[in-house]
Amino acid sequence: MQTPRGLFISFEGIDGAGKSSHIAALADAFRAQGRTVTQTREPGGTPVAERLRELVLHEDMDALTEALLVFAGRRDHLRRVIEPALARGEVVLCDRFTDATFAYQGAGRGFDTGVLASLEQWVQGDERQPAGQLRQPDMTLWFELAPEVAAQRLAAARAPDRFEAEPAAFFARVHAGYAQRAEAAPARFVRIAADATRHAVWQQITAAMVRRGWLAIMVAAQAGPR
Ligand SMILES: Nc1ncnc2c1ncn2[C@@H]1O[C@H](COP(=O)(O)OP(=O)(O)O)[C@@H](O)[C@H]1O
Ligand SMILES: Cc1cn([C@H]2C[C@H](O)[C@@H](COP(=O)(O)OP(=O)(O)O)O2)c(=O)[nH]c1=O
Repeated sequence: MQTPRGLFISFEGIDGAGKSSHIAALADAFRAQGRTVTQTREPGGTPVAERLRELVLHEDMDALTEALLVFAGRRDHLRRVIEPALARGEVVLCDRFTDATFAYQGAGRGFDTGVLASLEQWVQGDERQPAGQLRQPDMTLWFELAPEVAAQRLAAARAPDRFEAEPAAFFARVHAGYAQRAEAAPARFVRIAADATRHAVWQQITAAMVRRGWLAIMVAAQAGPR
């Protein structure tokens, strides 16, 4: 049988936007269609990158250190997990990728996006990519939610990490950072109106997959967040 083309889908949004349960549901839907799915996350996804994640989420550091650590983890993650899975024709569902670095370290912390762009080149533009191209997701689902609503959801959900403890103004900047990335890459970004019921959010996600011909309508209708 012919190997299907690998698919790389990332999920983005401010903390509390509601990504987590939908990633698992989408993984189930792709599996129901016979695809092999690698479900992963950033920072993290490999033993090295998971150790870096612990540092980034819990230790005090400046924005350049954060950026270097998330890109170091990303490099390891790409080489060990993402690229091999795509080469095997799998579906890679990744909870956050480089857009998060531009949104959190760039817009949120106010760090130089020119430096982030050159780290992006180093990490995502190596010898395995066609000349001048960077590895980017085939699609990025941006869960768009007002920071106040996300904060209310999080307050009820879990103890905050270093980012989740940031004030509303930080998340307003992160939100603006995502908006800028979405505007710069309209073919890749799909905006999900996340201020809706789980079912309505799920319908937007599956509609985007069906439009691209990645998921059959029947499979999409039968799956959903648990
Ligand atoms: N559509 C929704 N409506 C209301 N609450 C939601 C919705 N989606 C998720 N939640 C809740 O909001 C909180 C944050 O969701 P989560 O999926 O952990 O967000 P993220 O992974 O984007 O940080 C959780 O308590 C979750 O149960
Ligand atoms: C990938 C990435 C995440 N982050 C931040 C955003 C999130 O607050 C945090 C972890 O993301 P996430 O996995 O969404 O957290 P949780 O498991 O609590 O849902 O890391 C960055 O600051 N830069 C990055 O490049």
